[in-house]
Amino acid sequence: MNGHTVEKIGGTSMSRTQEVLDNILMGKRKEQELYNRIFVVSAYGGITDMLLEHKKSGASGVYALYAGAESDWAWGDLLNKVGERMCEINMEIFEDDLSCQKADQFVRERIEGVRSCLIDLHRLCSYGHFQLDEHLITVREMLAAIGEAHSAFNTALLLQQHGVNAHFIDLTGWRELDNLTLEERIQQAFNSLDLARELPIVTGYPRCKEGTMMIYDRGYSEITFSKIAVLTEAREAIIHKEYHLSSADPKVVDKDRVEPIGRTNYDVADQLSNLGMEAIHPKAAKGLRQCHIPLRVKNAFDPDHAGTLIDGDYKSDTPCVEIIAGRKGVFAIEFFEQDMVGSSGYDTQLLALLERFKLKIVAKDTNANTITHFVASSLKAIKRVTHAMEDAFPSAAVAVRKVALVSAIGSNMQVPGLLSNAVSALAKADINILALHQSMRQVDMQFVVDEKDYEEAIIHLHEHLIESYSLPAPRSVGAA
Ligand SMILES: Nc1ncnc2c1ncn2[C@@H]1O[C@H](COP(=O)(O)OP(=O)(O)O)[C@@H](O)[C@H]1O
Ligand SMILES: N[C@@H](CC(=O)OP(=O)(O)O)C(=O)O
Repeated sequence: MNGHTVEKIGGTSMSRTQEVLDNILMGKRKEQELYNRIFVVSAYGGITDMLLEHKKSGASGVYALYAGAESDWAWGDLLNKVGERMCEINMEIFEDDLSCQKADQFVRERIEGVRSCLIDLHRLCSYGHFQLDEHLITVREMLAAIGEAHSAFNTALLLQQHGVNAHFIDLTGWRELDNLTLEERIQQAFNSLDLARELPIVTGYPRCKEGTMMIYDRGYSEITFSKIAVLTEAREAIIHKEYHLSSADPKVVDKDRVEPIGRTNYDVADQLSNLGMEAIHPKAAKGLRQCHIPLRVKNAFDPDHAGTLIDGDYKSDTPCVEIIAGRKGVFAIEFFEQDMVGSSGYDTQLLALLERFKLKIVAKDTNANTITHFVASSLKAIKRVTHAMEDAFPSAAVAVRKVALVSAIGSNMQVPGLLSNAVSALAKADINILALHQSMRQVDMQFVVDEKDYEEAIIHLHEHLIESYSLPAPRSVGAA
C-alpha cells in the first residue's frame, strides 16, 4: 500500500470550480501537501446529459438524436450548443484571455473532430454496407469522452496557473491508434509519473478495449477512480460529492433534520447504488472492497468534516436504520400466470427477456402464480418487453404500473420492531403500501408505494425510524 489517495470529483461539484479549488484541490495546503493525490474528474454538471441523454428524464442528447436519426441534422445543432456551453464554462473559469483561448481551442478540436467522424459515418452508412447500429456504441464512447476531457484539461490548466505542477492525464485515447485494456491504459499513464512531485488530473472517461460505456455505462468515472486506486495501491479512495452522505436526501428531507453518516459498509453502499443514489457504482465498490481500500465520501463544500468512511467490516454498534433512500420512476411489471403453480422455469424465461431488452432490475417479488419485476428503464423499453412477454406466454396477464421504491437501510438492523414501526409510520401518513420486501440478511426494508407518495414516505420514515427512534427495550426472559 502506498501513501497516496485517489480522489473523484463528481459533475455537480465540478461546476462550482472556485469552491472546488479552495476546498479540495488547493485549500490551505503547503507545497508538499499538494501532492501524493490523484484526481479523477467527471464532466461539468449537465454536459454528459447534453452529449448522450438526460440521466433522469431520458431527454435526448446528441447521441440519442444521432442514433434515432429522427431528424438528420438535429444532432449537429445540439453538438454546437454543447460546444457553446463548454466555452461559456471556460469563460466563467478563466479570467485571463490566453488561458480562455487555450481552453476554447481544446474544446473546438475535440468537438469538430467528433463531428467530422459522425458525418463520415453517416455518409458511409448511406451505402447500406455499413450498418449504423453496429457503430453506435463507438459513437457513444466518442461523445461521452469529450465531457471529461474538457473538465480535466481545464482543471490541470487552472492549477498550473496557481503554480501547481498539475498534469492533464488524458485516458480518452484521443487520436491514439492503440487498443488497450482499461488496466493497460491506466498503467501506461501512471508508469512515468512521480506522485510526490506531480499532481495528475485524470479524465473520468477512459477509452478501453472492453468498452467503457458497454460495460459500465453512465457513472463510469467511478470505475476509473476505483481501478486507479486498485492499480496504484492507494491508501484511501475519496469521493467528493455535493452533500454529505446523509440519513436521507437533503433535497427531500429538511437539511436540518438529516444527519451526515459517520461510517457504514459496502453492503449499504450497494443498496444505495441499486436505488440510483450512487454513493458508489457497484462495480467500483467491488474492486475497492476486494483490495481492502477504505472509501471516504466527503462533502466537497465542507472540507474540514471527515465525511463517511465505508469499509467492508463495519457494523453499527447498536441496531438502527442508517439511511432512508428511494427511487422514483420505477415500473412494476406484474406477470400473472395460473399455470405457474407448481412448475418452474418461468422466472428464467422472464429474466432472459429482461436481459434481451437491457432492463435494469431494481427489485422483484414472487408468489405461487405471480412474478413482479421492478425495473428502471424508459417506457419504450418497458412496452417492448411486455409485448415480448405476452407473445411468449399467450395465457398470462401482464400488467404495468409506475411506482416508487422507498428503503430503510442499515449495516445492523437485526432487531424486532423496526418493520412494524416503518409500516405504522406509513399508515399514519395515510400512505398505501403496494408491496414490501425484506431479505433475511436484514440490511434493508423496501416499500413499494404510489409515485405521488414518494416524498411523504421518505419524510415520514425518516422521522419515525431515524429522527425520533429509540431501540425497543429488550423483553426480560419469562415476562408474560
Ligand atoms: N442520502 C443522501 N445523501 C446525500 N445526497 C443524496 C442522498 N440521497 C440522494 N441524494 C442526492 O444525490 C445528489 C448528489 O448526487 P451526486 O452523485 O453527488 O452528484 P455528482 O456525482 O454529480 O456529484 C444530490 O442532488 C442529492 O440530492
Ligand atoms: N459524466 C458521466 C460520468 C460520471 O460518472 O459522472 P458523475 O460523477 O457526475 O455521476 C455521467 O454523467 O455519466
